[in-house]
Amino acid sequence: MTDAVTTTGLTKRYGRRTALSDCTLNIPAGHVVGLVGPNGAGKSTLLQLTCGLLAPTEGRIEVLGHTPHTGSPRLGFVAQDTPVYGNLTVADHLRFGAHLNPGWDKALAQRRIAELGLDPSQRAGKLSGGQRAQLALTLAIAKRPELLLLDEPVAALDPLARREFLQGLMSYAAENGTSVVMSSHLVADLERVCDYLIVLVASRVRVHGDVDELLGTHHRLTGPRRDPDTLGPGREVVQASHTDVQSTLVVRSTAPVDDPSWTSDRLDLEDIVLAYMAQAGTHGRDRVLEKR
Ligand SMILES: Nc1ncnc2c1ncn2[C@@H]1O[C@H](COP(=O)(O)OP(=O)(O)OP(=O)(O)O)[C@@H](O)[C@H]1O
Repeated sequence: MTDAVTTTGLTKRYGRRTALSDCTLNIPAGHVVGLVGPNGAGKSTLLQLTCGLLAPTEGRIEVLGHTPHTGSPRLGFVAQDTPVYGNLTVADHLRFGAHLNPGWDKALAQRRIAELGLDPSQRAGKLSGGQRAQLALTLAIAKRPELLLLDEPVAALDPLARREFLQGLMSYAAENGTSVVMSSHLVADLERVCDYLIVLVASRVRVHGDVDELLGTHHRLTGPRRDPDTLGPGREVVQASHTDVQSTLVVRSTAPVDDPSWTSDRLDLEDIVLAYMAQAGTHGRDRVLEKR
């Protein structure tokens, strides 16, 4: 199966500011991918390169096997702040979508609007943040894209609206085999819906992979103080902290750590994300710590 997204040395600079640096990734199709990182990490830049809104400064990107271009019917993109046209009604948005997209699924769009309880004659500017997000998602999925790109789709939503939005998204993706890449600061949400994770910090990809694989290979080791380099090959120390007598390490390892002087604990996704962020010496972890 063609990868949803493949990048090689992908770099985007704005003048002297590097927004994305030497990003090499391949995201297999058919996944719901969480893209996480602190403010300014480069998440929106990566999503905009993926949908063809931005061109790379260096490197290559292929999306569904081709160079991405805006307006592709194979891609659905919902930008940050879920932009809708305030003066147009919900029904106007659907007509607009149908006009612009040859593969528009009118029945799907109408069914979703009805299920969401949105009034077709309501102006989009009068909708709540959650309703606007749902309208923007409806416009994106009624294109029937193979890949859906969502830039912080739930940022403005309350916990209940977030849950409904993410449940709707998950069922849609599962029923239609749609690949999804979704940026968010809310790791707890991502843990619930994503099966693939990309951690981006300070313009660089720090880790990416299948969520189950990441959960299975990362451990917190606690034991008598020692040099992390003594752990042996095949064990990458992601984060280390020490007191006078004790060391605590976050380690990525495919082999079990069988030294009985270490206590080994499993980590959740948020622990793993935070360890990579700490490794990168980043600030601005507060929003990633945000819980439901
Ligand atoms: N149009 C632009 N011109 C100049 N610099 C930009 C532009 N867009 C983004 N940047 C810079 O590129 C870097 C990455 O920005 P980006 O918006 O991709 O981050 P992000 O991870 O999406 O952040 P956030 O979580 O705050 O939305 C930041 O340093 C930002 O200031």
